[in-house]
Amino acid sequence: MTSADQATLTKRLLDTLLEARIAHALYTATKFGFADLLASEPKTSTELAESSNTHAPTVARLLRALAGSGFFAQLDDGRFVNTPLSELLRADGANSMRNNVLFINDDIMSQAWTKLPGTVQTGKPSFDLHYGENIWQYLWKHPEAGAVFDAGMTSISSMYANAMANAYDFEGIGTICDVGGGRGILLGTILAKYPHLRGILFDQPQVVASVGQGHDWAPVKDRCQVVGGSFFESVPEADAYVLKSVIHDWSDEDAVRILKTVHKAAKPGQKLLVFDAIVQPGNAPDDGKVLDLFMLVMTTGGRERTEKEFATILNAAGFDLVRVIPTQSNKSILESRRR
Ligand SMILES: C[S@@+](CC[C@H](N)C(=O)[O-])C[C@H]1O[C@@H](n2cnc3c(N)ncnc32)[C@H](O)[C@@H]1O
Repeated sequence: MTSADQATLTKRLLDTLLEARIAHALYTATKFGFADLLASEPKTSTELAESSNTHAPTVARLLRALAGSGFFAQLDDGRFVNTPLSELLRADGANSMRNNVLFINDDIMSQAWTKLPGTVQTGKPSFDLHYGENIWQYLWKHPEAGAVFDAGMTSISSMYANAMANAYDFEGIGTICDVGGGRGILLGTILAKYPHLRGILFDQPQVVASVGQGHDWAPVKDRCQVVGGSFFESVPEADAYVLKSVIHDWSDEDAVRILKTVHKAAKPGQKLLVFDAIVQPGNAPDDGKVLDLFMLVMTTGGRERTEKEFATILNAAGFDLVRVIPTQSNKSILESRRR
């Protein structure tokens, strides 16, 4: 290897380490709402600090570092402005990713990631190692953390909802139940595209209590029933079922339990659509493999799966995988039918 090759590799490694710190700086800038404060005009770090109860010289250093990655920019006179990237951090901006950034890097999630070495040693989930209980128990007991999670999921899913609604033809379906549907972003997007369709949003009672927050629910509200409960016990009857980013939260055993509950409510021949990442073979960059680490850290036994692994758990619960439909996102639609 030449010394130039060696230098390139070393830089690549250092860049990866620095990116992780930039992600933390991004979280911090988002937490203090700097993108919102810069929505209408450029501001000095002193003005930003006064409005956010922060330390002006440190704000300047934080935003200067982020500007190097395209978030915010510093003008020649020293004031800061938004860039198209930092606009995404605004609470009120179109396609706001604010809640996504706050969710992925917040203290609760970050603490769990510190236990990844323990997870690699023992196979036990990092979240459980750190908090002594699983994520769903924790979020239930800490409603503020639950609200950050639900808002974060809504924000993440807003990136995918259109891609998914566009990738599948819901025309022949009368009523669709979104099982573990969070605050309803995906179901709302599908119902908005298909005016004939009726929906049932099903999730835990404390989650469906804030249905519609963070997205445009009003236009579809009258066509959707909202039901609270546990998908380990029962789910409502519908003509077809959707499970988005749910199966990946659970071990094979628990995933089969959830799918069996759906099987019990469904009739033979009815459709079940699972929206999840599919882990690809080979060494090419694969969001699914990185999301799989999130599942390892956050969930008790959750994992991203290959198509074959999905076919196996679907089959064990009484569903036949019919086809896999790619979407313009890192999730695919696995269409299956109840036997
Ligand atoms: C990763 S989130 C996905 C939310 C939504 N489908 C989306 O993609 O935006 C998983 C969802 O499963 C729900 N969930 C967890 N345990 C549940 C249970 N026992 N019964 C019903 N829903 C549950 C959570 O409340 C959460 O909304």
